[in-house]
Amino acid sequence: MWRRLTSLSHLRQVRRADELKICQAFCTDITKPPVEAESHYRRNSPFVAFVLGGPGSGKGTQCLKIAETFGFEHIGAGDLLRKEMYSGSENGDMIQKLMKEGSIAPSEVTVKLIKKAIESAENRKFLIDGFPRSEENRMAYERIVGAEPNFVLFFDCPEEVMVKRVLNRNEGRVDDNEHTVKERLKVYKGTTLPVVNHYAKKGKLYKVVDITDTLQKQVIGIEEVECAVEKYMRM
Ligand SMILES: Nc1ncnc2c1ncn2[C@@H]1O[C@H](COP(=O)(O)OP(=O)(O)O)[C@@H](O)[C@H]1O
Ligand SMILES: O=c1ccn([C@@H]2O[C@H](COP(=O)(O)OP(=O)(O)O)[C@@H](O)[C@H]2O)c(=O)[nH]1
Ligand SMILES: [Mg+2]
Repeated sequence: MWRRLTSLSHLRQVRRADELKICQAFCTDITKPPVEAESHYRRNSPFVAFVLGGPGSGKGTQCLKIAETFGFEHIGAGDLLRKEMYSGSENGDMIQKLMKEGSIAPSEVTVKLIKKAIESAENRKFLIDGFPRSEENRMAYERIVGAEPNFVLFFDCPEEVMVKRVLNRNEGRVDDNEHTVKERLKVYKGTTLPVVNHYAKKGKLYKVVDITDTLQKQVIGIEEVECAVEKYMRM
């Protein structure tokens, strides 16, 4: 049974300035950007939040709600790659093969797609969902885009829950099968978690622990994220 997003106690260590950052990033009227985002608007540089978590941890589900509620543009790195794959581009076959294997696409390809999506959007506040998946991805983004994210949201979810969700996702994806999800979990633990740790060390990581253990509640509401953020702000 769904209980709620909880346990942000590890965030107590985070500096006051960072508390304000997350407060400003989330607690804003869509029509009026928060102070930090506002200064980014003025300089016309994007305000970027990376959203990380294992396969099936709920990144896409939460991003849709955060984007709608707080006025962010949602850029799914996997969605951009799938679009590229089905577009008949020269990279299509390569992307399909890597996705089926559960491997990570070359950084240059993904970062160029993300950069293009950022540049072509009118919005200047972005949630980049499912990226960076490796330290190499992260460094390529910093080099090509020339910036670091303003903060990173991390969905921490038990492995067996992630597997159940992926196998029940039913979106016709080439990678939603038992074999690929096993490979994806290996890549997540070995290659993506170092990125999560990197941002934790920099004080940019905001972890949300999802302790739901069944599929009964299919979609969690933005209230849970808000609730977690509010709880964090009170600490
Ligand atoms: N908190 C939740 N409880 C139960 N099911 C969820 C929850 N969050 C997402 N799901 C479902 O799990 C599947 C994977 O979620 P998704 O948002 O696509 O994860 P991700 O983008 O991290 O892979 C989807 O079918 C979604 O509806
Ligand atoms: O930055 C990225 C994002 C995704 N992918 C590929 O796309 C797949 C699906 O990613 P997505 O984020 O859509 O999956 P989710 O975690 O949401 O299930 C990954 O396993 C990778 O093969 C990638 O190579 N680089
Ligand atoms: Mg997703």
